[in-house]
Amino acid sequence: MAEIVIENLYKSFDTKDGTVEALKNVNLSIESGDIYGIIGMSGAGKSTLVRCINFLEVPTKGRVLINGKSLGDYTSRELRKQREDIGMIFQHFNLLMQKNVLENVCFPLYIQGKSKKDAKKRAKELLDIVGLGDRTGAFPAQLSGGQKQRVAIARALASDPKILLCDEATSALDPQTTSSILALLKDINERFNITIVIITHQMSVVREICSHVAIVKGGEVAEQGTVEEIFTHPKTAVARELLKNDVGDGEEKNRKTTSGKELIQSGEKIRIVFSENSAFEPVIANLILNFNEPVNILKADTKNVRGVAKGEMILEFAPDCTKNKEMKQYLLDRGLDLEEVNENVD
Ligand SMILES: Nc1ncnc2c1ncn2[C@@H]1O[C@H](COP(=O)(O)OP(=O)(O)OP(=O)(O)O)[C@@H](O)[C@H]1O
Repeated sequence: MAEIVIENLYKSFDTKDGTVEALKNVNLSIESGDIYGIIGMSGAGKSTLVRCINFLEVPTKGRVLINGKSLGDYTSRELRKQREDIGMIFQHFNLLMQKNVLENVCFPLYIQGKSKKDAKKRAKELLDIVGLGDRTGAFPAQLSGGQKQRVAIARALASDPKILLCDEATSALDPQTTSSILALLKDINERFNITIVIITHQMSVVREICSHVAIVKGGEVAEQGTVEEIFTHPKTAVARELLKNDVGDGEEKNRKTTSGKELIQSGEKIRIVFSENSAFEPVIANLILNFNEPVNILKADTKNVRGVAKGEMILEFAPDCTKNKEMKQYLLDRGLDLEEVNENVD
């Protein structure tokens, strides 16, 4: 049984300009231990969806089940108890600015009824986990954005949650700090088996740590699946658009040259799709070395998804090449999908 199940979920808001349908018939299953990305453009409904997971927003219709129990069936007291299992972090950290780092993390522990001594001991442990054990006396204003988010993560872990919801938690951070926070989230996921749901508008965040992803558009789930599936075979225009906006970092991307284009004219063209286990071994370089035939890379859009090459590349064989068949077999043997390309490639 999935840990989080969202069933036929609708959420609408009544405003003075009419009703806004923020979510329409959303269905999702999130397994325990997943790092699940929910991605979409601004206004797609991501924040509303994540706030429905802990009933900060009560759905208009449909159900949210945590470990098989519907949150709608809980009394408000039971719901408060259930929420202790669900931590949350936000884009703007939401720290208490007048309190130091240690007191920020102690705060939820006091609410749980812990003594001052026990709360401080636990808060120190949590700050060690997020790498801020030496900054307990600092105030939020004295910390960088990444450090503030680490405090927020320590505070969210104070109730020993089983689920951590992250609403654009890295959107205010530079790319390097984003990577370090994502690495921390992955570490927490693995060490404590905490299921993580990440709301983001950046495909790079999904690519870096998520196992599964749902793409939300206009309040509906346009597409969902494993990150590998979506990167390899995006089915919808919105998925392709989000992937296009993700700046690839694959080594292959840098190998696209116009000089190569001039070198070979109008040979057979094939599209190769990196999926499954095509690691970042230099497949194309090895192909050329093996067959001693030039190959033109007309287009490359590969990305490193958790160490595995994903995406596609369009190759052109030399017009006088006689080894096309064997070369294609070589690529197939390395787990790549091949398709013929008949159209022009820009
Ligand atoms: N409390 C509210 N009252 C009225 N409309 C709302 C409310 N909360 C969200 N909405 C509307 O619901 C839709 C979805 O908003 P939501 O914040 O969930 O999107 P989002 O994908 O998280 O966007 P962003 O990335 O810009 O935060 C939007 O049209 C928004 O204006």
